Amino acid sequence: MPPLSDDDAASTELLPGPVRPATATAESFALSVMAGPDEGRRFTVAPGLPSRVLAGTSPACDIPLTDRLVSRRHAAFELAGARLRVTDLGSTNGTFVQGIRVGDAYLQGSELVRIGETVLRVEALGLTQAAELSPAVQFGRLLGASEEMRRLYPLCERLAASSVPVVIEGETGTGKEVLAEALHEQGPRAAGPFVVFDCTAVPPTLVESALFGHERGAFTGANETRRGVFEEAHGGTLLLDEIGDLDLSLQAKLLRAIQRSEVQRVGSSRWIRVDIRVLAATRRDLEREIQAGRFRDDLFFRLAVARIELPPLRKRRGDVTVLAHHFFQQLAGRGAPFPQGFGERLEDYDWPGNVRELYNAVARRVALGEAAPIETTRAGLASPGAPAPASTRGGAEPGTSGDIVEEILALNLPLPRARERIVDHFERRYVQRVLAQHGGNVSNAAAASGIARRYFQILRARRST
Ligand SMILES: Nc1ncnc2c1ncn2[C@@H]1O[C@H](COP(=O)(O)OP(=O)(O)OP(=O)(O)O)[C@@H](O)[C@H]1O
Repeated sequence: MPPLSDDDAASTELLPGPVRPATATAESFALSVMAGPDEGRRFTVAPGLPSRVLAGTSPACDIPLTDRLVSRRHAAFELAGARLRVTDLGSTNGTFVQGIRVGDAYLQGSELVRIGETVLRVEALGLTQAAELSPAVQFGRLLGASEEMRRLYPLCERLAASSVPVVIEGETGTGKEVLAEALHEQGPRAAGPFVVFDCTAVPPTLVESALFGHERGAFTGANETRRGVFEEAHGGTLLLDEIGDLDLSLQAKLLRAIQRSEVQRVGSSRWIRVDIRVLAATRRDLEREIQAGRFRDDLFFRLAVARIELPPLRKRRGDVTVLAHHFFQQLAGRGAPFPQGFGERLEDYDWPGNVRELYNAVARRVALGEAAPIETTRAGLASPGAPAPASTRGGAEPGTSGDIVEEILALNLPLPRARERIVDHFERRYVQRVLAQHGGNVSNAAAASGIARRYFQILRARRST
């Protein structure tokens, strides 16, 4: 999509409904160590950031433990409505709730959680004042009037003013890049360059030279000296997108470059000084990547001085309508009447592809008018004015229908639309199968499919709709 202009993003008059007052309350919990080497210590999980509180033996954990049977990053605790969610982070010795080993579990208070020899008693503390809630409905070009987003804005403002590295986490299409750009533009480096490097976009063998540059003749094909993205971002901000996909061997070099604020071009022994702010974005859970040995924890500490987790669109109450209005005005022209009932239909969908998918849905509506299909709940695909087929987007699931081709033919769609549905259906089946064959490993599945991981992820996101 075209980038949003400040002018567009600032169109708050388009936002339907009043903005709620800047206060909110939420449940908080205490975790008291009842047994183990840290007995007697007590920690609180209260509303606010970070959204996840980690327990483990790494000094970087919010609940640092000295129990040798506890993994470096053992378990995460996060507030989930009125409950506390505990998630095992792939620990060696497991996480137990009331004696039962769990992958993740929702707690209400009064439970005992055991990790290693450490026993934590969970206690609900009742409602407390939640994190500061901004009255703003956007941060730079990042739009959102939901409580979930407005809770982030004060932190974003503080981080924009500083130069600390930030890790931005969130599902695909949640706006990680938009946020990174906003942090740059609202900060003291705004006059400098904003450079985005996507760690999945170049073959692993070329990543080092893309990051740090190379000298002429450094390798076959290096016909001229080139600067890397570190040098290009000098005086500004470098966003390392999909950092979780960076090869382990390069992570050490990246860490060194960030620590020293110097880079060495491939084929050169000279160090070049760079003055950059580093931001990193990831769709992956870096804690799990560290636990699995795929991501260096020293690099993580260096990058995650601050962390912002962008919530998925399905958790941002009211934002679908807000964003849909914004995109509609942007695409159809200011003053174009927003179609009746369109917002409600859009709200009734999970948006696995998040804001990017919503934008596409609005763009289809603007281009095709009433004839545009829109996403609905998982129960089925509704096309305004047309009967819905018996299954999800792209056609029926195997086993729930007869011949998919016959079913789509029966809809009497124009050829391009019918073809699109068949292809959608096929791609979903294909992705399911290849993922299963590779034990859910997306990188391997993408490689086996002969397509870029990024594209595979897009197909995968569609698969779950
Ligand atoms: N809050 C938002 N306000 C306005 N536009 C948004 C917002 N979030 C996302 N977008 C738009 O949605 C699209 C996807 O955003 P972006 O590329 O920042 O997502 P991402 O999280 O970095 O995705 P990926 O992980 O796939 O790279 C962009 O076109 C962006 O302009």
